[in-house]
Amino acid sequence: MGIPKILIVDDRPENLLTLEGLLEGFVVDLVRATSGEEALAHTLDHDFALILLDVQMPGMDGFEVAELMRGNRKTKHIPIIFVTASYKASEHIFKGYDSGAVDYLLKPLNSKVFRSKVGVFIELYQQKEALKDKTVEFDRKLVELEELQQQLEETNEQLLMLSTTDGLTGLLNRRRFDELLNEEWKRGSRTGRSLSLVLMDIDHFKAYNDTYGHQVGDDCLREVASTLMEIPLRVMDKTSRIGGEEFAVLLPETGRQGAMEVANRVRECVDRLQKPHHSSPTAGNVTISIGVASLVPALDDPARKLLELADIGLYRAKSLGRNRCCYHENEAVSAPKVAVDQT
Ligand SMILES: Nc1nc2c(ncn2[C@@H]2O[C@H](COP(=O)(O)OP(=O)(O)OP(=O)(O)O)[C@@H](O)[C@H]2O)c(=O)[nH]1
Repeated sequence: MGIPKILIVDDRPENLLTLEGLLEGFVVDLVRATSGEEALAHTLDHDFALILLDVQMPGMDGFEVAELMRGNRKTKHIPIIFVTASYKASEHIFKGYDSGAVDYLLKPLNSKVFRSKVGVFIELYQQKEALKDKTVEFDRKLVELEELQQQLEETNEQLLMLSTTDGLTGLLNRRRFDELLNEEWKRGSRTGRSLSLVLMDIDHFKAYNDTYGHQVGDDCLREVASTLMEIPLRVMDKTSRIGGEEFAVLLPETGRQGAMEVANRVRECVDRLQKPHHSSPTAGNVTISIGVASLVPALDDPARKLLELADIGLYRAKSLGRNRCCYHENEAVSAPKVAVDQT
C-alpha cells in the first residue's frame, strides 16, 4: 500500500503554507494547486486520499471543481473537504454539500479540528486500500484454487484411467474386467437378459516367446489387442486383457448366437493377420482359441460362473486342436454340452 496523497487547493500561496503546516506529522504526500484547473489536472495523474479545497477562487471556484470531479468516474469517490471563511459558512455549506463536499473546515482553521478530520479520512483511505489489496489477493487465491481443482480433477482422471487400463495394450485391465463382470451380472439379473463372455487365449504363446524373445512377444500381444480394438462392437461391449496372453469381451444383452458371431470374427481377424509363429505345432502363424458362454444372470449365482463356463469352452477349444471357438452350455439349463463352431 502506497503513502496516501492529499491535494491542497488554494489560490493564495500563504494559505497553502498554512495547510502544509497543519498537516505536518502526517505521513502523506502533498500535492499543491493554486487554481481549480490545476487541481483537476492533478486528479488525472494521482489517486488522492483527500482533497482540501478552497471555495473562493478566481476563475473556477471550489463548487465547480467539486461538481466536475463528481461527474468523473475516476474522481467521483475522492473525499473533498471544503475550506471556507467562517462568515460565509451558512451560505456555502448547503451549496457545498450539493456539489459533492463530504465535510467543511472553517477559516481560521482550528488545528485540533483540522487534524482530527484529516486523520479520519486518511484512516478511511488506508482501510479502503487494505481492503482493495485483500480483494486482489483473494481473487488471485481463487484463480489458484480453481487451477488446483482443475489439476486435481485431471490427476484423478489419469489415476482412474491408469487403475483401469492395461499398460501394455491399452485395453481394460483385469481389475476393471472383474468390476464390469459384477456390474453386468447384477444388471442382467434385474433385466433378465443374457450376458455373454468371449474368452480368448493366444495359442502356444510360450513357444512364441521362446522363439522370438519376450520383447517380440509383447509386440504380438499389442498387435492382437489392436486387432480386437478394431472389431466393431456396441458401446456397452467391453474388451479387456485379463491375463498374460488372455483376453475377454464382455457382451451384455447378448445371447449365444451373437456371442459366437463376435468370437468367430475375432478368431478370423487374428488368423488373417498371418503373423508368423514358426514354433507353433498347430499352425505356421499366430492363432487364438476361444471359449464362449452365455447366461441369464441370477443374483443367487456368483458372476464368476460365466467365466468358469467360458473357461471350459476355451479348454475344449485348446484340446480340440486350437484356433477355434467352443461354446459351453450351462449345465443347469441342459445336459453338459460343448459346441465347436469353427476350425
Ligand atoms: N511377452 C510376454 N509374454 C507373456 C506376458 N504375459 C505372459 N506371457 C507369457 O505367455 C506364456 C503363456 O504360456 P502358457 O500358459 O504355457 O500357454 P501357451 O504357451 O500359450 O500354450 P497354450 O495356451 O496351451 O496354447 C508364458 O510363457 C508367459 O511367460 C507378457 O506380458 N509378455
